[in-house]
Amino acid sequence: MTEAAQQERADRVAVLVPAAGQGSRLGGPRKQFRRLGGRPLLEQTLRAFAFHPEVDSLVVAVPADCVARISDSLQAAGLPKRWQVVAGGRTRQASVQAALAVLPPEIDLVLVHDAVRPFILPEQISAVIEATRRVGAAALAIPETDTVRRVHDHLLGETVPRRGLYRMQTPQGFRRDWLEAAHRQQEEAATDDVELVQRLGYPVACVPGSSFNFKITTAEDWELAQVLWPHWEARLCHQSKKDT
Ligand SMILES: Nc1ccn([C@@H]2O[C@H](COP(=O)(O)OP(=O)(O)OP(=O)(O)O)[C@@H](O)[C@H]2O)c(=O)n1
Ligand SMILES: C[C@](O)(CO)[C@H](O)COP(=O)(O)O
Repeated sequence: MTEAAQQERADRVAVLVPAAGQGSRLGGPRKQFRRLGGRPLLEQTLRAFAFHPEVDSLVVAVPADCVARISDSLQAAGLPKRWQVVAGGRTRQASVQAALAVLPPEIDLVLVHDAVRPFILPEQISAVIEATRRVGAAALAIPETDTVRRVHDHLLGETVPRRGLYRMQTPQGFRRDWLEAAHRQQEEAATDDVELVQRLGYPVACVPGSSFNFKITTAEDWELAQVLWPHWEARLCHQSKKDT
């Protein structure tokens, strides 16, 4: 984006990164602080957003006992945007809410992105921002490609028709006032922010995601991430050379 276009842009974008989970399905040390390609996973994910020209600031929610340490390490990392670190909550939803509570006043659009999805491309971030500006809310998703079936007592049960089924990813983008209103109504927990916003009746645009943008959840995901990272860095490097 040119400097002139940036100045013309009326709205300011912040990214909230929930990073306060325990990583219990993966086990071992908390996954968001393990090293991937020479840096902590959290930092790799933050860099994708911090170096994006349309992102103005970042808020990261980490476990309460890590706030000071992570603040120091992000300071040392020299991220080029304004950032804040806050204590997260017991659930992902509570962590997003904690980050939302300290959002700078000038912010109009908010992206929420899992700390454990490092394979995110700049053009996907741009696409979510663009659709959020247009519709008010938007999220990456990919169509389900496997046959989906319920399992009862270790036996395969009924097939769930997969036509029209999509797997939700992040970033998920929202007008700030929609996301704040959604987090004020707290009756039932939700596994993502889209669901909270949909409960208020707001539309959410579907933006094509990618299989690369998987959430590192299990030991297999971690192994896959280690294998993929060198290829990913080379791809980003090649792309940025082409763009300059
Ligand atoms: N109380 C929580 C729980 C999760 N997260 C964050 O939400 C994202 C997606 O969560 P998930 O992959 O489920 O991470 P964990 O909760 O750490 O994993 P697990 O459920 O296996 O413990 C992660 O970046 C995680 O750190 C968070 O900020 N606060
Ligand atoms: C937000 C999310 O990544 C969209 O797929 C997902 O719902 C997070 O789920 P988790 O159980 O907190 O990992």
